[in-house]
Amino acid sequence: MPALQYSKEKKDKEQEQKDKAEEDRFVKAFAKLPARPAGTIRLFDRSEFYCAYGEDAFFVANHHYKTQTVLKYLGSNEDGLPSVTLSHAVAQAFLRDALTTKQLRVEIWEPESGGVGRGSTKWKLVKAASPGNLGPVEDLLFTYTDLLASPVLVAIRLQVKDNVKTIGVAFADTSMQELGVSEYVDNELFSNTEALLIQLGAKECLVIEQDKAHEYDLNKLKTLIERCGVVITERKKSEFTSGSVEQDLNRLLRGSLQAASRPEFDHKIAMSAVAALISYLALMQDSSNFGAYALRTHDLSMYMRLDASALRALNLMPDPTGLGNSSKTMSVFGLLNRCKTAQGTRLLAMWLKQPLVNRHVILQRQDLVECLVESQEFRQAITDDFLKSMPDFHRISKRFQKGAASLEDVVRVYQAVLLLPGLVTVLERGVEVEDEDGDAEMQDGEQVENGAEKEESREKRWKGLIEELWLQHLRTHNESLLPYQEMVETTIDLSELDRHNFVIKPDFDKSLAAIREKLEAVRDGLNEEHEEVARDLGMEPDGKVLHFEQTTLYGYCFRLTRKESAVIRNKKNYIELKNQTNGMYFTTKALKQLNDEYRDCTKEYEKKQSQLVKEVIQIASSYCEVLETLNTVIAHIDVITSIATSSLNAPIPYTKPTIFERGGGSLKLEEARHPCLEVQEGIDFIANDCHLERDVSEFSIITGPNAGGKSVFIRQTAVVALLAQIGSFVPCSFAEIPIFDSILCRVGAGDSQLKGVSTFMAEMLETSAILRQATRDSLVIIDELGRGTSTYDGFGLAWAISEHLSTVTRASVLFATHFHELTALANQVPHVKNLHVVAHVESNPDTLTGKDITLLYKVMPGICDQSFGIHVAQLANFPDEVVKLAKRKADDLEDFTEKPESADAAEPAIAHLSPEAIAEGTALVEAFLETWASRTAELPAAAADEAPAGETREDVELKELVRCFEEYQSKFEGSGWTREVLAKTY
Ligand SMILES: Nc1ncnc2c1ncn2[C@@H]1O[C@H](COP(=O)(O)OP(=O)(O)OP(=O)(O)O)[C@@H](O)[C@H]1O
Repeated sequence: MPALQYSKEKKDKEQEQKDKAEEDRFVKAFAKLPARPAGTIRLFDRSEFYCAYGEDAFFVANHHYKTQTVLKYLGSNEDGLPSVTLSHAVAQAFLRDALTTKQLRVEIWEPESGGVGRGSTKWKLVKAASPGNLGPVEDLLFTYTDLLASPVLVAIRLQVKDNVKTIGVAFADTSMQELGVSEYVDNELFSNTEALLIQLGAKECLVIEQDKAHEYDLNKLKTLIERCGVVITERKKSEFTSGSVEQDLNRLLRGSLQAASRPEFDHKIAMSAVAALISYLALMQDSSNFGAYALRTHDLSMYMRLDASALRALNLMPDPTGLGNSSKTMSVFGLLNRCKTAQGTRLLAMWLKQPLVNRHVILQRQDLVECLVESQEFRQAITDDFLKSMPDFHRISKRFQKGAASLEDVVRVYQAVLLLPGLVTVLERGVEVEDEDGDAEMQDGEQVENGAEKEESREKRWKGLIEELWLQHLRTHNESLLPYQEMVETTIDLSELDRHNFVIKPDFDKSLAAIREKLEAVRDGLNEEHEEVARDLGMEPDGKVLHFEQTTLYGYCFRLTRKESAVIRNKKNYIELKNQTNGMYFTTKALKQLNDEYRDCTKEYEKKQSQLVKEVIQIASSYCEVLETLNTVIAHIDVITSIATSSLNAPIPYTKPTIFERGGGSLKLEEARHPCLEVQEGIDFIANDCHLERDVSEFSIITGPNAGGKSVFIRQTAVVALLAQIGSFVPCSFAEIPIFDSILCRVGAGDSQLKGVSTFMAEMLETSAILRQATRDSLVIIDELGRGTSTYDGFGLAWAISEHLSTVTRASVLFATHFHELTALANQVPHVKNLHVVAHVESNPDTLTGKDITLLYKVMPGICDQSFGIHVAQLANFPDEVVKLAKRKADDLEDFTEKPESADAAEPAIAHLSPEAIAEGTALVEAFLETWASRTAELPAAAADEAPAGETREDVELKELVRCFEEYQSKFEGSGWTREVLAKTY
């Protein structure tokens, strides 16, 4: 082996060993780091890039790179530490997604000594952020990226006195600089808190723990928060004692009103939650927050209430895990979101979670949507000429306040301000255009037709609304921003914008102009030297052979290709700098001198300029308040335009629903569609009517074959109602809708998020929550209730609930079920009606089941009394043996089961109990099961070994169950859940 090669190999080997030793050191240090809190992703900043290790490395590989080939294994151990690297851009995108979509916490660690070596052993946590607290990473992750979802953090305090549970809630949206409070009494299922978390769109919830006495309630509350998909952060009350909330608020809040004199201060429990929130978000540590926050009270009753189950069943928001169908159109939000601005996108998400109950405001939104639907030109002008160019004023103004803005931000606002007069003109003209083009033009002396009159009043309404909600504000803002416009024009060199240079005008400041003059003289000198050298070398100064360049290392210098570089050899006045593949870099004494001068001058210029930039930004920040309100108007226009565009772009355009006064009218939809399903590829959607008429058919039971379209039908009705209450048009040919105070859902046993309880239990809990909350003005959607348990128990539950809802609550209900016996309720209660989804059945002796079945997805009145499950299994290509077996079993069952003769005969054990007794009983069963679970968990692992011969662990656990039951028996009987009832139900 040649000596040279040998020494290279040796060197490589040594290097490899060194690397491995460094890795080993790191692996050891990594193992000693404190454990990661649950749901946290930890990245390590290695200056040039970021790294994730261990489980985090797998997570990044699987979720971001979607392959494990990116993984490397560190250290000399066989099963090394998995590691993955992320470039700065990739890490930022990953962290943004982790925080805002995947609902994870993130941590960024740095080497303590500032070293970056692979073997760094001391690391420190430099940034930690969570979905509701983006503050620490906001500048790193969101400076140049739109923040499309509001990071809402909620802090909750629970007070229990005389068995009354009072909840004090504080919430903050740091991106909007808004604080809020709410205080209310809640039931044991914490239904109000559930509705509140959904209305606020909470991302993270700070649960403040206090005395042990209420641990049971607090645990229940935590389960509920989890069910709403909100990240929980637990803190002890003792962590938040320092400081006075009043003093803090005096500093944080806008306006001169003393915090203590605000009505929010009356909510004492909520105020202590505010204190915790301020401390957790470290709001007092950033002076740019002072005087920047607003405080409001959130009134739950101002909006329709939605439960967590409704949020999922209606596919309101995109799937946060990104695991399900990620198609944009699979969520109502994705479907409606044609917003052009980030502020519009955020507002749309809020509207969807806060459907209105105030008819006046619903009609206002509807009218505006209608106005935009009617004129394509108007809509397009607003979207293309204005909305597309509107920046996120709110985020920029926040950067102004922080002093973190750049001249580019100042210019972006300026460019948008320039557009305002145009927007005002378009909005003023928009409705006039309709006057000219419309058929409704009125002429003097002519008899005006009824339709024309209506048309005129409609346009008058539009005009009035555009004036009141948009134009008035825009004109005022336009005026207030005129001085801003002037300020920018006098200070910023707008002629440089084409080159994407954001600089201060040199003649704006005398000393800046002087430096600029000097700089230009140096530039002239540089050009002269270029020409001089070209002359000396006998070349053209056109840059073709002799390149005159500016490099980071040498500043201005010349470059000749290698071939040409011979001309400067042995010439004393040329100084060689670097010889590389793309040529020879060289300079001259004079150029060196000029280069130094140029560098000094530029530095001086930049220094002077940066002072002026600071001043400009400071002036710009005095416009923050105007920018904030302008932001609100632009977001409003954007959302209305977005809804109008989506309404029109649907396969069949949506229609304007008639909305009744609160408490009046019935739901009547004709040719209703599911907005998300009808746009999916390969679906030929069948529209259906739905009439939930008061006192006639307000409670509808839907039966029919599996996969026959029952769920879609009931869910689409709820989606239509929700769309109507946010002011949108709806996917129907005709729609009359009452104002619902809530949409409550109980759907599919499979989607229950309740942990540690049986499916039956989960159903009981969710359903008792519905029974408690529903009013006459609620829309209740129940699907597949009782599936998680035996047929008998499930039916019992379904019957009891239906009876209660239809006779006591009198809510509008759609109940999809497989229990045919439930249809008997229509014989007892006049306003209960049966519907069924139609399937076409034809006999076909060639098939295993002897029948051919075609699902028609059409909803018709009456009962469907055939079970099609097996046929559907066949349609879904189940193996022949399975279909045959199923058929045989079903036939056996048919012979065996006697159909109930009357509804009474079918009544289950708990049907006669009141909803309160059902709720009490279910709570008891839950407590009983919990006790049993905790006792069995405490049983020694080797219980089976210690158990008497022949007894398995299961036997031991069962014995424990009987013991627990005996303890609970008297309580059960007190609540009406006799042994007989329990035995029948479980
Ligand atoms: N109106 C419709 N038009 C076209 N296709 C439909 C319609 N309704 C439902 N479908 C299709 O049928 C599928 C099953 O519908 P759905 O889940 O509503 O059935 P289901 O009766 O609730 O079934 P199961 O009883 O098994 O829960 C849907 O995913 C959709 O593809």
